[in-house]
Amino acid sequence: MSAVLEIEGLRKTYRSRKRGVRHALDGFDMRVEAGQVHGFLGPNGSGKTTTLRTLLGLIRPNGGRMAILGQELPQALPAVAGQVGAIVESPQFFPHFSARDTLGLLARAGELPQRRVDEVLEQVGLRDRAGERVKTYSLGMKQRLAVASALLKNPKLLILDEPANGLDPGGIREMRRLMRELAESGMTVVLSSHILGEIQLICDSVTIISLGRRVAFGPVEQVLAAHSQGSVRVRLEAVTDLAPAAETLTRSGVRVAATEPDHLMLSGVDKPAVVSRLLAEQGLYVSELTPVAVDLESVFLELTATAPVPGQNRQVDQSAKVDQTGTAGGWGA
Ligand SMILES: Nc1ncnc2c1ncn2[C@@H]1O[C@H](COP(=O)(O)OP(=O)(O)OP(=O)(O)O)[C@@H](O)[C@H]1O
Repeated sequence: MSAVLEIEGLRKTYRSRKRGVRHALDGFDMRVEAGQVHGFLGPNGSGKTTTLRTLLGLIRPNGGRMAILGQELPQALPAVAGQVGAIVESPQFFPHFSARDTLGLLARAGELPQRRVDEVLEQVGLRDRAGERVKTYSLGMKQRLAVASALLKNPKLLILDEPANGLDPGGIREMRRLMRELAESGMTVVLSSHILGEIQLICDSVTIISLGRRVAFGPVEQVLAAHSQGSVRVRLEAVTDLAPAAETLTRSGVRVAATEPDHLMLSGVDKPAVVSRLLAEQGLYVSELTPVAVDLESVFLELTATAPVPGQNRQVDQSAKVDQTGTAGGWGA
């Protein structure tokens, strides 16, 4: 498979007198193969927008390399720009224009055939409201218009930041169908989203970023399989024993991936019997110990160390540094 998008060792450092030096991207890698729907995931402040803005030539990186369709950026940006459609920050539209006028204007500016306007209106489901003014549109309808504007030039690579934002469940399902259709027609789609269940349903592959570094990548099933191994759910006879149990296990080197109200999720457990022994030694008795298949949300929370902890309000950018051993480099590819 050929890569449509390649990023290697990308670095971006912000410096300010007040906040000092901040490594928004700290040697970040990403690779997206042709014809894939690829999920780009990371917690708030992890570097997603910085990556996408750097790719589009809006931010100058401090190091690393990037290529789109085999052409090195930023030098080749003018040559590849016509083949990349992107919505990275919510675009502003003239409120008194209709969707059809807006897209017509964009098509003329981009020297694209006017027939594309009706084609993309149909694709994003705005056909019947295309003549109404944008200011009368809901958030979800504006989101559809944004996607339509990115589709106008029939790009080879489509980059969408939070495309499901503001969409109702039906709209999310339609967006999912549209992404699949686009990929089937040969387009490569990169989606950043916080709706992890959606990403798991739509995407062929994912990249997870945390603190400016890639912490996982590869086909969705492979990322899930790598993390399902050794994932165990533990219930205790008394719910009040969960917190001391989490503490005991962590002290003994067992990874507690999440503390839920009525159970613990552990990862990397080779011998479940060790868990019950460790707990019993402390007078904590297990009522259930079950191997489980994890979902993308659990993997995300574990790798980015952003799972909620009872009694704590986790602060943005202060997530624990992710253990790089065994995770850096990722799986699959
Ligand atoms: N212009 C800037 N000056 C200083 N720091 C910045 C600037 N832009 C971004 N940052 C910092 O870089 C880090 C990465 O930000 P970025 O916007 O790329 O995150 P993100 O993953 O897109 O987050 P979100 O999911 O909240 O949109 C954050 O710590 C942010 O505060």
